[in-house]
Amino acid sequence: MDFLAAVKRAVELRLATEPPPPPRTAPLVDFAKGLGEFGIIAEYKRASPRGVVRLDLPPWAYFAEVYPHVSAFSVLTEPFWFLGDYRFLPLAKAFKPVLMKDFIIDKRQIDAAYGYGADAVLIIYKLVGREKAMELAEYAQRLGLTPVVEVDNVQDAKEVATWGGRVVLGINARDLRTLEVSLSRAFEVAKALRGDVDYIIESGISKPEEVERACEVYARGVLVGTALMKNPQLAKELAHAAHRACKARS
Ligand SMILES: O=P(O)(O)OC[C@@H](O)[C@@H](O)c1c[nH]c2ccccc12
Repeated sequence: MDFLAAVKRAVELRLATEPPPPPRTAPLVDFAKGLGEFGIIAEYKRASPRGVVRLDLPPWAYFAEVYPHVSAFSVLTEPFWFLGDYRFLPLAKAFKPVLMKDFIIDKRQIDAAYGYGADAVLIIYKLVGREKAMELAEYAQRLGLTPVVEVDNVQDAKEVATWGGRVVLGINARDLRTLEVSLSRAFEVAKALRGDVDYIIESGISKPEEVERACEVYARGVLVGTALMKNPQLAKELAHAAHRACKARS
């Protein structure tokens, strides 16, 4: 069974046992607007299917150290492969707008994102397919959340780009089936969109020049997980690179 099929089955079992989310108390912000001209999105990711990323960095320590240099946080809530937790969402939200990263197949997970205070939710096109992705994206927008619809190829990106609304595309440099990373492929997908819609580049980013390249292909931001988990101080350097490169583009 491939990873996406395994995680989909795991989510179905999770949903059967998860308690209902708390009523929302956090203010709701426009996630895309919060990125500004170009934003760094720092991800709190303790593990992945490839293994442990970092377990000795509490979420509040990460968010407190990184928030001055980033526009938003992405928080993994998938509890098995990523050691995520819904309870990390309000901790991130105390500092910046928050994207909930999970394998969303059901509206109840979007209700959970809303209740725990997220401003955006990840919808993985390859996991749920076109119809379900559109249905989940519309539901998220009805709650005032921004759907970040994740694609990893030009064909799917061009399809999602026709949807309109407050959709942000997440161009993933990591193929979630093989887990291999290709930033050059992600930049090719971005170039095919030419800045006509809002998109961010995700995965495999660790260097200032990769942030500068994302600016050059008219992304609204980059999402960085592993590199910032291992070295939160990198956030300042990436933010400076973004400011330099994106100032040049406007
Ligand atoms: O750790 P990286 O290479 O910086 O990648 C971060 C993020 O893009 C990655 O965790 C991710 C992208 N799409 C996802 C979907 C589900 C879980 C995780 C992800």
